[in-house]
Amino acid sequence: MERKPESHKGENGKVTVIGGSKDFTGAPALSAQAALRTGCDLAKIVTSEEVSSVVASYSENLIVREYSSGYLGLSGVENCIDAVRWCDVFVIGPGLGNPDSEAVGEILERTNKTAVVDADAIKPALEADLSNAVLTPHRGEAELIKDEYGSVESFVGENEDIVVLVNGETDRVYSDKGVEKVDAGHPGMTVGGTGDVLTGIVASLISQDVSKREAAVKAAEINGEAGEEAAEEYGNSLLATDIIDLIPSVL
Ligand SMILES: NC(=O)C1=CN([C@@H]2O[C@H](COP(=O)(O)OP(=O)(O)OC[C@H]3O[C@@H](n4cnc5c(N)ncnc54)[C@H](O)[C@@H]3O)[C@@H](O)[C@H]2O)[C@@H](O)CC1
Ligand SMILES: Nc1ncnc2c1ncn2[C@@H]1O[C@H](COP(=O)(O)OP(=O)(O)O)[C@@H](O)[C@H]1O
Ligand SMILES: [Mg+2]
Repeated sequence: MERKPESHKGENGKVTVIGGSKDFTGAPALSAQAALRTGCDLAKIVTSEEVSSVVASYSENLIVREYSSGYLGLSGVENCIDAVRWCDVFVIGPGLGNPDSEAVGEILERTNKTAVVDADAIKPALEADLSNAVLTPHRGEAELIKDEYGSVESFVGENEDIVVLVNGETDRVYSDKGVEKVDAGHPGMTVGGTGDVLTGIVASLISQDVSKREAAVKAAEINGEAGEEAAEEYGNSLLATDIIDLIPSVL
């Protein structure tokens, strides 16, 4: 990915991650760090007041703001929308725990930036008027889509505005162009956090002007290949953070 010449802060992409809660502090930082390692300029995390210092303490590279105290609810929507206005593309879901469905829906409906929807935001997103989004469910979360729409294909249909990356042993990207398979990866990637990393890679690529469908395919490849490299050294002891560290060598 060639960087743009002569850029000011943020021209190579700004990613916002709306995630984290008192239940999960790692997930949003895994997503944001993966986004930075994939080459965007700035990553801003919006998380619960209770854990914002914990999340900020993981790295100087992170910009951390707060949505509200407790889980994400209607009182946190405005702060999230401010952070979405700031960015080129946003991730919503990793580590949110038990977010208010209406709040997630309002953030998705009131913003026009591309959303990468994962984890605890997937169910609320299916109840919202969703557009301009990449959903990154693992096989279990994809069951929610099948329950509502019969299949992922019928959920995506002809809608060129929605892409679904169902990830697991084999990743499949569903878009209006059909289904594309990505075989990279390693069983060690069942460790927690590898899906949070995936969301950061997808968002970072989109923030650098890669299309939603292409970003989903490339991210599955990058995440999988970095996982394979990590497994060469750690086997089934690999960690999601090892994958982040290996993104540059895969790129
Ligand atoms: N270090 C960290 O902070 C980590 C945080 N994580 C967070 O943990 C939370 C849960 O993530 P998990 O990957 O464990 O997700 P789960 O496996 O808990 O699934 C999430 C939701 O998807 C639905 N679901 C799952 N399997 C299903 C099935 N077979 N049929 C129907 N519905 C199903 C359920 O509603 C479930 O609550 C997320 O917010 C995630 O970001 C994890 O990614 C692990 C690492
Ligand atoms: N057996 C496997 N082989 C290869 N890749 C896998 C395997 N299991 C999971 N993955 C990858 O790991 C990630 C799992 O995502 P997810 O279950 O959401 O993790 P988490 O929510 O804990 O971050 C996906 O990127 C998927 O492609
Ligand atoms: Mg996940």
